[in-house]
Amino acid sequence: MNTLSVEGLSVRADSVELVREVSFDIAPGERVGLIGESGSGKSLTALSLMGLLPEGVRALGRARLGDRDLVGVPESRLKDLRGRRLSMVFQEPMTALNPLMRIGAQVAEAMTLHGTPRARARSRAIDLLERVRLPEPAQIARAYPHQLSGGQRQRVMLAIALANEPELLICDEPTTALDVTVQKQMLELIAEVAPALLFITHDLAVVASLCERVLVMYGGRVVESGPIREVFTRPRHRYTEGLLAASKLTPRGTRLPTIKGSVPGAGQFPDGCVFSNRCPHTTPACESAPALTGDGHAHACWHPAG
Ligand SMILES: Nc1ncnc2c1ncn2[C@@H]1O[C@H](COP(=O)(O)OP(=O)(O)OP(=O)(O)O)[C@@H](O)[C@H]1O
Repeated sequence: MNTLSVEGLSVRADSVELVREVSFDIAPGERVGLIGESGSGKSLTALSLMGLLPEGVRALGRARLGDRDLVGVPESRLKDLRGRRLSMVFQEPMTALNPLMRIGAQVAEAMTLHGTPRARARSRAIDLLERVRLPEPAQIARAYPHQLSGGQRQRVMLAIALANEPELLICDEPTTALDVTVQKQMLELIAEVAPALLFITHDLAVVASLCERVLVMYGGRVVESGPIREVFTRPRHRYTEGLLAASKLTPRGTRLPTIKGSVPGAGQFPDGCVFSNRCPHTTPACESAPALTGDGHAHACWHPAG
């Protein structure tokens, strides 16, 4: 087992910096939450570790799992690491599963791709379905994705992610689409099986129950990090305070709102303005945003509240 070490990771699309100088470590066995409002760069951070960034978006900086580089290496090398040394579970299993292929064959394929002989992969697939607590695993193995419930499909994705016994599991809101009871069972399972975990969510309660440490992202940066108890009881960043306040008011799973306040490097917001990184740049206030942030970074901008 190896430590994931991320140092000065940035993600760019053309000249726009979407993730800026993110650094963190995850030791073997550690469970780390990554929270932040929509658009703050959580998914791009995860995808850059997996080498799965969309076309036209590239990662810079350093990320290593043990002695293996994850950023700036050829796709052929990443293909070998992905699904073997590190795996990812996404929010929507239906888009990740092949609708025309039986479940058992899909779990087995994750292993044959990395060199496991077919017969062994087939029998291990049943063991894995059992490990993620699917009832009647042999029957599930013969089913097609549409014959399973959302919660069952997400367990299949977890089985696929675990198939080659990775050192790190990355989960990007894997339970958001599930109902509360199913969500709870899935989280317990993830906590039990993850060798080391980076867990992306909007839900502070989930982070608090699952993780030992948390990273808070805002406007593409990690603005705060530390042990859960420390960050949640003594938040140092204004945005984290906002997240905590919002979590008491908003129902589970809802998107966290933008907050009034300041953004690192940009000083205080003008009165009556909020910060948003999904702003369409239609108001006069927004047009002056690059000047306000002082670095020509038009991705994040101000706009009048309301
Ligand atoms: N292919 C792309 N090209 C340009 N910009 C992109 C691309 N993909 C994402 N972005 C932008 O990068 C920013 C960060 O996106 P990311 O998906 O990492 O956010 P997130 O924190 O995961 O949000 P959510 O919680 O909604 O999934 C967003 O402003 C998004 O619009």
